Amino acid sequence: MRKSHGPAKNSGSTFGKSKQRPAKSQSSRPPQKQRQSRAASGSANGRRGSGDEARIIQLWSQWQSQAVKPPLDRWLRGQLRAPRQADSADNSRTLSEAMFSALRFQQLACALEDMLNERNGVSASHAAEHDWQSWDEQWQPAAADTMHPSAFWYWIQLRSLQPWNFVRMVRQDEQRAHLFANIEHQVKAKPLSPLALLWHGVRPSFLPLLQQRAKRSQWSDSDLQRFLQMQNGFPPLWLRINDLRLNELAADSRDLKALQLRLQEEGVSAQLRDDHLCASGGRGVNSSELYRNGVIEIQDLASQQIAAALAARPGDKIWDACAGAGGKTLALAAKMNNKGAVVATDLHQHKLDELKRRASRAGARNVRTFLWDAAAPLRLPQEIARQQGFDKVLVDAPCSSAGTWRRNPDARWRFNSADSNELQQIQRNILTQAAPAVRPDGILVYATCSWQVSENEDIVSAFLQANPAFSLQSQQMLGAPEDDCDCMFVAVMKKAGS
Ligand SMILES: C[S@@+](CC[C@H](N)C(=O)[O-])C[C@H]1O[C@@H](n2cnc3c(N)ncnc32)[C@H](O)[C@@H]1O
Repeated sequence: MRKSHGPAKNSGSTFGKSKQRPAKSQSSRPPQKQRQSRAASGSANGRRGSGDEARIIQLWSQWQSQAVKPPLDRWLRGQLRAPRQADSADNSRTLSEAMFSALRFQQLACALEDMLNERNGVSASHAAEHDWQSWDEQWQPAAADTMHPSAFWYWIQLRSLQPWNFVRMVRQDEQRAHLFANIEHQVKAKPLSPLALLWHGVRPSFLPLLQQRAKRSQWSDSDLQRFLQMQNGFPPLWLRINDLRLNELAADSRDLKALQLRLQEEGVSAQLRDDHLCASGGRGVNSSELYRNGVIEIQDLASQQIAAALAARPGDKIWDACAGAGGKTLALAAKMNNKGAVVATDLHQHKLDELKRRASRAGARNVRTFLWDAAAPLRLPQEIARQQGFDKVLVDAPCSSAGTWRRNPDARWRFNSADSNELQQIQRNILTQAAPAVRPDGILVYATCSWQVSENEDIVSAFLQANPAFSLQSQQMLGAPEDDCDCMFVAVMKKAGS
């Protein structure tokens, strides 16, 4: 079990009073009265954005006090739209960016503060050589709360390179700025060290797992560096064009350029990249007419590639065993032109309910949903039993979601090795229970949104050993670091003929 780094004697709470602080930086923290009036004046000192320090400190502390943390974006939507909060759109955007940055770099902020105070056995001069993996084993997110908010937000702002005005109370801190530059220099000298992981907001203890992935996928050092750098920000929001609804548009409005322009007219920052539509920030996609009419779906590029691995055709009988809210189900149905059947199952009814809503919006009429909990093989519907099973089965297994931690940075701090073992057991079980439903000569596809070898290649190879009727056709990582999207895994296996 992880232990918190407790408040140190020379803790962040003495921020601004440290004997080591040069006299000049004392003045960087204006007196309370002055700070309040600056915060109240919004865009004082000419900076863009108008989030104020009290609001961000309040938001962060509310977030930290959540016992069970929902995805940050969903939580923020609720907080920033609360009727009593007077956050302007501009403010909300700044606050939201700051919260995401804080989640990404909270561990780095703790490490920097430890180095500043030479506590927990770390010092800045030997930062690159320090055993950050052991330090990480002892760290937990609550450690960020032992630091003075001014110090915390100073580090977050420095690392994020953002001109947020709410940290103006600490915008001059020579001692911290000097330490920061020193560490950045050490990271540049050793870009694949545990310190570099910390720098990119990735737990140093993940280094051996990432190295294992790099070796397995033949990622070069620069691929791995790119992967780490990608963790510092969001991927674009990728959009999929739904063929089932596209024909409802006038013929001259169907090509990608026309769709992009139409989205832009509705205020969506739509771009065309490598023959795919995406939106940066995702603002407005959900309320655009094209989305509401089911012409476009939000689906990450790597997830679209997983669905494509099934090569769905009209007339196919497909089982999407872990369908969730139907991201891949709908992509499969779109390729089938409402001919054939997609059976979508999941452990949770509420997800299937959402899937049904989405299927109706998308015009997918060949999707049927059932609850299934993988305790036993699925009872095949009659028409499927008649042909000895499904043509294609997709197991999009529950996983650590490590490949999506870029868009959901909180998850990287919650994941631990006990979870990992439990997940692998679930993955093995679901795959084993799904396999009998594949017809002879049929296809079984296993997918996760994780880059961890233990959740991917290891699961597939154990399955193949125990199920000699299946042979591996292909397995690969999709997306990051090659593409600017999530990082996912897909394996295609074929069942022998009878
Ligand atoms: C990676 S998510 C699926 C995402 C979905 N395929 C999509 O594209 O949006 C994994 C899903 O597996 C479901 N699941 C977890 N344990 C399960 C079990 N024992 N039996 C069936 N489904 C399960 C979860 O509820 C979750 O929706």
